Amino acid sequence: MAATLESLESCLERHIPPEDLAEVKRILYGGEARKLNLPSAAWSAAQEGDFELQGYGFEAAPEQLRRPRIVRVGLVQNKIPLPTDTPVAVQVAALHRRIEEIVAVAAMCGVNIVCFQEAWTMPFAFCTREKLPWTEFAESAEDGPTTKFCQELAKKYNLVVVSPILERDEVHGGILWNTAVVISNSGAVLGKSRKNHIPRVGDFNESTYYMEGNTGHPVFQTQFGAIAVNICYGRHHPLNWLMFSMNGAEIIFNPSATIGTLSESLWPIEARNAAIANHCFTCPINRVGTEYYKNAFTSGDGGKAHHELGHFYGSSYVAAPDGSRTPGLSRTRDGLLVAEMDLNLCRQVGDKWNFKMTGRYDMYAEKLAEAIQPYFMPSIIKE
Ligand SMILES: NC(=O)NCCC(=O)O
Repeated sequence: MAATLESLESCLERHIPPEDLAEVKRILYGGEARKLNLPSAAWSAAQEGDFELQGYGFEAAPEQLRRPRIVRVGLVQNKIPLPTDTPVAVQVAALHRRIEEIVAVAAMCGVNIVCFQEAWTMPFAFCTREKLPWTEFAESAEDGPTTKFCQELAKKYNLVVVSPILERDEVHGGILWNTAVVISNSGAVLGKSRKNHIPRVGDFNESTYYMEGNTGHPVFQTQFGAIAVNICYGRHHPLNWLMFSMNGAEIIFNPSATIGTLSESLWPIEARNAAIANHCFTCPINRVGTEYYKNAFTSGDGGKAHHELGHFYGSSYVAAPDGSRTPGLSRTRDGLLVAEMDLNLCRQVGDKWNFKMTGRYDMYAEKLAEAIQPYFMPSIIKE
């Protein structure tokens, strides 16, 4: 919960005796991740820009018939650079500048696909339940200023951009959605994926603003692999991950906004488990810092009104289908995590563990179809 612990990994490095550390990492993380050799210009730019840079690689076995399919992803986590009562356009512009700076470093590191945190162009103001000014951050997914900004980045650096924003859908009465826009490295908008599961927990009052998404589980075939986006709270729903995987996702990004008191002990488990269960790579990303609001709001729990939601603990990481994972980024600092992966690992692990083959989906499809009926009777055997 406290914002003072830099990261779990730095704590382990400090306190586990060196002779035990490798074994501890094998048990906790599936081994010591290979460190990437990133260009020195990238390290100095990150230092100058005051953000953390980490790079790790995952291995796959060589195959006879398929060439390795190496791809580098970049996960970006950041604080909001300006106070929440700064004019909307100024806040958005400052976030664009910050991301531009970090993406430039991602490009130096050879990143092919970059993903930002949930609702990255704004404070995570849904805790307030106020409409203005927060709804003013919403933009068109197809041709809003943020999508145009990301198209420029995509073309300039030849990378795919996953841009999670608050979407205003003008075609359907100007309603709002929580949406990830996927922009191809050609600069074209490939499509969008809307958040399927909306939290109703603690101060995450998001259903005040938008409904459950209606885009299903789209997978985007990019030049660098088949990718999908499972937005934040969808992380807690194994079937949501499963459906992206059913549609062929090899990498599932999970742009998030979540706080220590609520979810920090779940964070290392859920996306990693999804990578294992679905034979794919998963990339959970969380924002950083504590965001203050001028008007106090309550949590509906009898407690005092307050001005902040809690500490967003960062800790973005990448998990592989074999269950191994990278260390997390910092709990307190902006950061860029670069992960190199050979997508051949997805099928190799699938062939080893056979979860798709042994999944018995027909049985579950039939039973779930029964269980959602209003007069369903649970099958309980009693004495
Ligand atoms: N943004 C969001 O869905 N947060 C909900 C909290 C959580 O899933 O940990």
